[in-house]
Parts: sequence; C-alpha cells; structure tokens
Amino acid sequence: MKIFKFGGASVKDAKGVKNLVKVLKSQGVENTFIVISAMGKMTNAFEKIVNSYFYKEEELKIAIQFTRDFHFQLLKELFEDTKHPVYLYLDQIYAQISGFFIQNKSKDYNFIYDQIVPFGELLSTKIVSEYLNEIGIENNWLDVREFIKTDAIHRDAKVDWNQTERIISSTVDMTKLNITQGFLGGYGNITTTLGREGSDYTAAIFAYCLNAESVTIWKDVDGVLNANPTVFRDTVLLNQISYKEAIEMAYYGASVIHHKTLKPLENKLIPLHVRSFIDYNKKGTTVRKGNDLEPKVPCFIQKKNQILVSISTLDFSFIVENNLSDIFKYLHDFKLKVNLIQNSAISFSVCIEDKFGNFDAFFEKIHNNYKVYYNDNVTLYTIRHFDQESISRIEKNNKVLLKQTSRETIQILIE
Ligand SMILES: Nc1ncnc2c1ncn2[C@@H]1O[C@H](COP(=O)(O)OP(=O)(O)O)[C@@H](O)[C@H]1O
Ligand SMILES: N[C@@H](CC(=O)OP(=O)(O)O)C(=O)O
Repeated sequence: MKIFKFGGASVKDAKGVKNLVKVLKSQGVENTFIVISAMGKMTNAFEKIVNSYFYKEEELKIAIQFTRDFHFQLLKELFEDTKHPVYLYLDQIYAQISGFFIQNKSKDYNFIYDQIVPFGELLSTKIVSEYLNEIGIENNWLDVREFIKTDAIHRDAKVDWNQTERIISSTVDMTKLNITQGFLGGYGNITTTLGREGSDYTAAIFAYCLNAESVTIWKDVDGVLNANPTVFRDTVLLNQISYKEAIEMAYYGASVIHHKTLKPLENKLIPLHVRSFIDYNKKGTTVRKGNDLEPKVPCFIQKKNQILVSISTLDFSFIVENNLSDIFKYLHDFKLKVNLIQNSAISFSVCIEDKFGNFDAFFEKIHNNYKVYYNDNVTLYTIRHFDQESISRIEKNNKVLLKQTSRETIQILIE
C-alpha cells in the first residue's frame, strides 16, 4: 500500500484539484491512502480569523467571509449542481465556526487556534473526496482526529503512538481508497494540530502504522533540490538522499520536508518520494537507506526571522557550570527553538526562533540575572557538505554575526 500526500500548493484552486485526479490516475488509485492539506494559503487565512478574534474583532467577519468565499468559488467550479451535498457541508462548517465564537469562553489562544484552523483541512479533504466520487472514483473520507491521537499541547501536539498505531492498524480498511486530513490530531474529542506544515508527518504516521510500501509527497518542485529555488539560483535536483541526510536538512530548516516526517519512515525503512505534481512522470527524489547524497553537492538552507541572543553572567561566574541549565529551562518553558549555540567562559550566544511569540516574556525572565543583548530579524544559513565557494556565496556582501563549523556543516548567521 502506498501513501500520497498532497500539500496546499497542489490543491490551491479547482485546476489543482483536477490535476490531483490526473496524478492519481497516472499512478493508479488501487492500494492508495491520501493525506491532504488545506487548500492554497487557507491555513494562513484561518490563522487570520483567530488573530482577528483576539486582537482585531472588527475584522473577524471579513476574515471568516474570505475563507468562505474562497471555498464557495472553488465549489462552483467543481460542482455545477448547487444542490450537491458538499454545499451543505460548507454551510455546516460555517455554522460551526459562528457557533464556536458565540459560545467560546476560553482565552487560550492555542486552544482556539486548534478549534478553528483545522477547518481548512476538513474542507479541502471533503471537497476532494466528493469531487472524486462525482467523477466515479469511489473513496472513503476519514476524520483523522479519530485515528491520530495526541496529547493536549495545542498547536504542537505530540502523537500517542501506542493508541494511534492500535487504532489505525485495526480500523483502516485498506481495500478502499482512503482520504484524510493532514496536520490534525485528536485528544479525546478535542481537535489538536501537529505544528505548521505537519501534513507530511501525518503521511509518515499512517505509513508507519500501516506498514506502507512508500510515501510520496507531491510538490510544485521536481523533488528535493540542493537549495530552495525561490531563494537560490542554479539549484540542483538531489536524486537520492539518505534518511540521515534528509533529517539533518529538515532539522536545519529545509521546508520541503517537515522535520518530524523522517523518523517514523526510517524506523521501518519505508522510502519517501518527493515528486512534482506538475511533471508527475518524473522520478523526483527518493529518500531511503543508502548513500548520503546523489549527486554530492553543497546544500543550502536559509532560515529567516531568527534572534541572536548573547547572555553573560553579571558576577563573572562560569556560564556553563552554573547557569546553562537555568537558561535552557527558560528556553524550553517559553518554547523557543534553539538553532545554534556557542559559549565562552562567561557568555553564551544562542540563535533562536520564536514561533509562539514568547521572546519578550523570556527576556523579562532573564534580564535581571544576566547581561542580555539581542539582534532580531537575523538570517541563519546552513550549508551541508560545504566548500569554500559555497561559503563565499553566502558571506559576499553580508555582515556575519556568528559562524560555526563542524565536519559536514557550516552555519552562518547574517545580519
Ligand atoms: N531544498 C528544497 N528543495 C525543494 N523545494 C524547497 C527546498 N527548500 C524549500 N523549498 C520550497 O518548498 C516548496 C514546496 O513546499 P511547500 O510549499 O511546503 O509545499 P506544500 O504546501 O505543497 O506541502 C517549494 O516550492 C520550494 O519553494
Ligand atoms: N495546512 C497546514 C499543514 C500543511 O502541512 O500544509 P502544507 O502541506 O501545505 O505545507 C499548514 O499550512 O501548516
């Protein structure tokens, strides 16, 4: 059995949905399990709804209407008959959204996020599923929240592997073409999410639990390239990469594969194919056990919006011995992702990412006990398998704030 994951870019409009059908037909629909993300940029649009609810109530209605109009327009292009039940589904979803905001008493941003943003995936999967039925490709729509069970950490839920594996392996009917949502999970009856861009991970979870033969994620690029083509010129397609190389690249921020996707696949040696939904006959990239990189070229990863924090002790005590555990505890408590660390005798520099908007609270907590300086909005470049030419490419015309080299990797922080 094979798992296909279609991301937002592949279903960004009605043409995209029709193209998904072409991809499916070209590969054969038998023994296939499909994971789909929200359409186009709909996750951002649903995030805007949550943001308006909290901070700009006067924009809430418009934000909701924007997502509704988007899906309604798409339905009109896919289903001529406005009496088709999928239109009713759309109405029901928007009644649920309004009902939620009327009844909600919670002030927990992350909880509310997880009750609203998932409508993007629920709508996209229902639309694709109904469209496939309409054109004669029978399929089974699954509510992923009943299958992937998580803890209650909203927006960053951890999978309960025991429960999830038991449920998936015993209840998914593999004789059917199944379609489900990426990115979502369930804690009891409460919806959770696995972190932005988590649909690749969803595909890997199902692959692991169903012992799939492969996972294919369909992208708007030919496969995994040695750099993001929207940032770098002259990129090269990587035909094959090892799990280890892929996990390193994803960890450093190569957004083409979600970083949690690799471990479940590597554990069962399930190959991951990254292929183009535009040129779907091309082979793309395969991630599997074997040579690190084919061809072996420097690989560039850019991470924007980083904060470089330099922390030193006030009393000249050694930073590592006496203070580091303290600082790391706060970094952990405030969910600040550490991307680079470097220390001297009395000071410590750390490059962090503030996904949840907690940096100010972290700063508040530590600035009385330490001398703290920071530069925000800096960019971290990572080069795997670097050479002098690749380093010069990054450093040219840029102010380097910090640089760190290990055997295979160099990281350069640029102002
Ligand atoms: N190393 C890389 N190779 C290929 N694409 C990359 C790489 N790094 C970043 N990308 C970006 O990832 C995009 C595809 O991923 P994404 O937009 O998340 O797709 P989807 O939403 O369909 O999952 C590409 O269009 C490209 O801009
Ligand atoms: N829709 C979610 C999950 C996801 O993985 O999306 P995509 O496959 O389009 O990156 C997000 O945008 O975060």
